[in-house]
Amino acid sequence: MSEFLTIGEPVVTFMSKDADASLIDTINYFKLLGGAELNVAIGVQRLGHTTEYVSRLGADPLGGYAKKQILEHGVGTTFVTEDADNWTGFQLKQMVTTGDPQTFNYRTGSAAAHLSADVLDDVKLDDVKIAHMSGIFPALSETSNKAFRHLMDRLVAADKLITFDPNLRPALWNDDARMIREINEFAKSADIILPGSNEGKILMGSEDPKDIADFYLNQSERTKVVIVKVGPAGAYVQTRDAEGFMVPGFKVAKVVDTVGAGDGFALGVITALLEDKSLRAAAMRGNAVGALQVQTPGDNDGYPTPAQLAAFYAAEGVSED
Ligand SMILES: Nc1ncnc2c1ncn2[C@@H]1O[C@H](COP(=O)(O)OP(=O)(O)O)[C@@H](O)[C@H]1O
Ligand SMILES: O=C(O)C(=O)C[C@H](O)[C@H](O)COP(=O)(O)O
Repeated sequence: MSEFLTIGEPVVTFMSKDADASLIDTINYFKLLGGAELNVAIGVQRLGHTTEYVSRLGADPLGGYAKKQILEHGVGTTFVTEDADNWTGFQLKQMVTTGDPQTFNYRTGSAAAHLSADVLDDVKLDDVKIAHMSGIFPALSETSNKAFRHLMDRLVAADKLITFDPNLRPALWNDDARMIREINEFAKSADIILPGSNEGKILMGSEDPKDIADFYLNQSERTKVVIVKVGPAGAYVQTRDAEGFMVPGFKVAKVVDTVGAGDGFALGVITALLEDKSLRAAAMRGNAVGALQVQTPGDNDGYPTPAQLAAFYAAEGVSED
């Protein structure tokens, strides 16, 4: 078993080749593989740690593509099962020259939405040091919602370190009030919460990183750290017993695509903690991976190897500790 565990849906992404064209008019697409939790697993593996990914794929060409890619990235597939009756989810994504791209999901009733709680009892947790949970998987279906809760309960019972990214996807939840209620409830089981400041506005009514951190630290004894992502400005780190602090982001020459930056941030934090680095160093690595990712078109192609991360730090004239 591996140091890192996550559960989620791989999302085959068709990204428009025509910058700023509407998805209605685009006819040429790149085919990429994304999926928030898989992005994190790919990046954790690329930085030299062992990973295991729990998921379910359709027995279709997109499922075959996803499986091939996951194997090529070296992410553990012991718990990636095949579903003969349901297809693999996919997404259309714009290419934009400014701002966030529009995405359109075709994943209702997907294979991953049929991943049920019973298969999770086979997942061995003994060697897991960090489990990463995101708010996307429980939004897929009632079945995935139950499965997510079951894994979360097992992780809490085994006293594993849990990171949680709210990853708000209102289009998947179809019910904003339920999304807010459940995401904040899931956050109570997490040791480390990684919201974006824009998500704070929806989840607890403020974009102020300190308000967001206070909200999550106050709602659960278990939560020890909140790191709020504030886009290009970087991240704000707060623990229960010390003053919060900002860790500034890195300036990039050109933003190509912002998707995958939040997952990049998460994997930077997670790998630094697996290597016993400080919270400041972890947030700095999160910022570095986020900055590298926004400069590439795919959802996880900017995530660095250890050598690429070292080269980035050297070029920036900084070091982690
Ligand atoms: N334009 C950018 N330039 C440099 N770094 C960025 C940029 N956008 C995002 N990042 C980095 O990626 C991290 C996550 O991005 P953000 O957009 O805040 O997350 P999310 O996608 O979850 O909303 C940020 O905290 C920052 O470190
Ligand atoms: O939208 C979904 O459901 C996906 O899983 C596809 C993407 O790969 C992630 O959304 C990227 O997430 P960010 O790193 O927060 O930009």
